[in-house]
Amino acid sequence: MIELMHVTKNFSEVIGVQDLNLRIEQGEIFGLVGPDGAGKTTTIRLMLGLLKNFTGKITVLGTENIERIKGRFGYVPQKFSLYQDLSVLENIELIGALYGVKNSEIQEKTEKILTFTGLWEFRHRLSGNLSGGMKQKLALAAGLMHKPEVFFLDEPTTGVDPVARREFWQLLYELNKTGMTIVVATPYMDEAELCHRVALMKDGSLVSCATPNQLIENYPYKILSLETPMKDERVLGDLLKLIVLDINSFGEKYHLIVKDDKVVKKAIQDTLVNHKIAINRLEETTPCLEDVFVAIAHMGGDK
Ligand SMILES: Nc1ncnc2c1ncn2[C@@H]1O[C@H](COP(=O)(O)OP(=O)(O)OP(=O)(O)O)[C@@H](O)[C@H]1O
Repeated sequence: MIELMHVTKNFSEVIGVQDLNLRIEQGEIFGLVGPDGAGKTTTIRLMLGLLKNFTGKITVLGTENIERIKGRFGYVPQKFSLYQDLSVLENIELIGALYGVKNSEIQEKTEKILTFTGLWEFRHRLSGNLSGGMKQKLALAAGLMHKPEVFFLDEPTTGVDPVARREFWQLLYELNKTGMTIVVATPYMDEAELCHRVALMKDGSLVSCATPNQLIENYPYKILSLETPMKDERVLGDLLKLIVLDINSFGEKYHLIVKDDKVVKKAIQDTLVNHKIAINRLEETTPCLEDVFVAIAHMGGDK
């Protein structure tokens, strides 16, 4: 459905993406995951045919002539790009007209899509007055007016609260059930876990591409989950000097990344006891995608 072969795109001296090889299958929810500057937006814009002067080959829906098939895409860009001084309804009707939806169909389609996205009751509100989550739903609604086969979404939930994010993903799942292929860029690991497959990107390169479960299974280290009220950075430093490869902290919870959990566990216990630090919990736990990503980002990964 979408294939990138050895694609490199530079912006003057800056690398956008480098020697990127990707294959996205029809019907997938495919995640482009990585920190700011990883190359996610560049990848999406290349697939949309919006960037020229790249090397390599890009095929979308069976053609390299992406210009010709643009009408089969939906796109939610990173920045809200609809008219803030038009109402929800006016924006959607305008988009419908721009996409050439027949006048006789616009009304029915608008109602259906705004109902689907939960925006019907807000249809008379100015778009500029919507909450962040509603704005993103409106951008999604706009992208649906011409029934796309592939929907590209660039960090669609950035800055949106957790409940609205969950609702937004529910909509993506509903759309995917109808057979729509979804390509979504996200910096959030919890969203990456919702994708069928993810491409982990860093500095313009693909670091790993697999299902979330495969990425977790291939994780080469052990994780010890430590729960402690300690706040002392020096203790963390001592742990790191010991045998711990890295520490991811989640409030009072720490994920200690180690090579061998049994030997290390004892050494960690001893260190904390020496520092008179309480241990509420210290046991092996399965890594989450965030651990995988941090390992890849900090330790060179499994290139
Ligand atoms: N039009 C441009 N001109 C110059 N440099 C660019 C341009 N677009 C992207 N870049 C650079 O290319 C690299 C990849 O950027 P890109 O926007 O694709 O990353 P990203 O993963 O989407 O990050 P973000 O979440 O910050 O958008 C960055 O170093 C960025 O500064």
